[in-house]
Amino acid sequence: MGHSAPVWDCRAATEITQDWNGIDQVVLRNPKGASARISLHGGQVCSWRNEQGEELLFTSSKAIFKAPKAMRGGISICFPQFGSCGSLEQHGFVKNKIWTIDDNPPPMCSDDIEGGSFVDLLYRSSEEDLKFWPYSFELRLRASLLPDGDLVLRSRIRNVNGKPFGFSFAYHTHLVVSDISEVRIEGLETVDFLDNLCQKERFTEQGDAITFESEVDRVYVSTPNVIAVLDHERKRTYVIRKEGLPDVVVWNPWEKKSKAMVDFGDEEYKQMLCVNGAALERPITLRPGEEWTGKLQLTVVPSSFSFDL
Ligand SMILES: O=P(O)(O)OC[C@H]1O[C@H](O)[C@H](O)[C@@H](O)[C@@H]1O
Repeated sequence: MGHSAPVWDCRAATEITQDWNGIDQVVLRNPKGASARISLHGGQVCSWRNEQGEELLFTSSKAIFKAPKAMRGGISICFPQFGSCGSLEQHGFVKNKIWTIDDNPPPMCSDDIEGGSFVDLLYRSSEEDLKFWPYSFELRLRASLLPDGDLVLRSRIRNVNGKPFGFSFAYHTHLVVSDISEVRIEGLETVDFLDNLCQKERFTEQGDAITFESEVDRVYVSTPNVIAVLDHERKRTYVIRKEGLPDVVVWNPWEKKSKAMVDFGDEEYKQMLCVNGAALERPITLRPGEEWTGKLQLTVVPSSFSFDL
């Protein structure tokens, strides 16, 4: 009798659990023990762990896990607005809505299929939404955990409306860092940024790398598609790869702002860094029937690993 190699069953590697509000969460696992957890509340990625079980995404210890508010942490989907640049609620409304699992998503082209275990989520604009944002859309998210532990998020937004609409989009990504003072971001050198702390004034990044010694809230525009966040103390690097997302928001609230945030511990700014792949400076316009795709891939490598930015 021949021996067959064990086959990893991607379907069996996907489990549905519930959070303490009774909202479904999808848990993805890979053969080496890495995992990711995605909530139907906003399509938010609540957890991403490596094969040693270490959490790679920050969640505030004071996060409010109460519907309808998205919790502070993980990766939330900001659409059709990021921040307060528009008439809608901060970061748009889909992060506060209940999405569904999409068992039969429209096919992706073969180049867009990463493999691994994945889930497809869907949010369709509701009658209620149309009252304050009068455009019908379908927002799909495929969250994949690859065999090597990478997390890939691919969003597709389709205009199912009779008229064009414009939007901004961001993956609001909270990374866990050992100590923000020991962290540097590479890949944004010489890139222009809009400084949210100076009325969005435009500057050009002058340093070899971005380091942190006070509050930072910037939108780097038209950036390269690969950026690295180096955590010296923990001797590891997050590599952020993106497609369809020209801009990057870098945010750390530092001490004073942290104290003013009710759902954030006073000292937690030391362990958190937001680096958000985004489309902000030039909003995306979709005509009826058109679709936009944005992709984010997160990898963690040891600091000694060399890669090209
Ligand atoms: O407090 P939130 O609404 O979650 O926003 C948190 C932060 O998000 C982004 O990074 C913005 O650039 C910041 O200006 C904002 O303070």
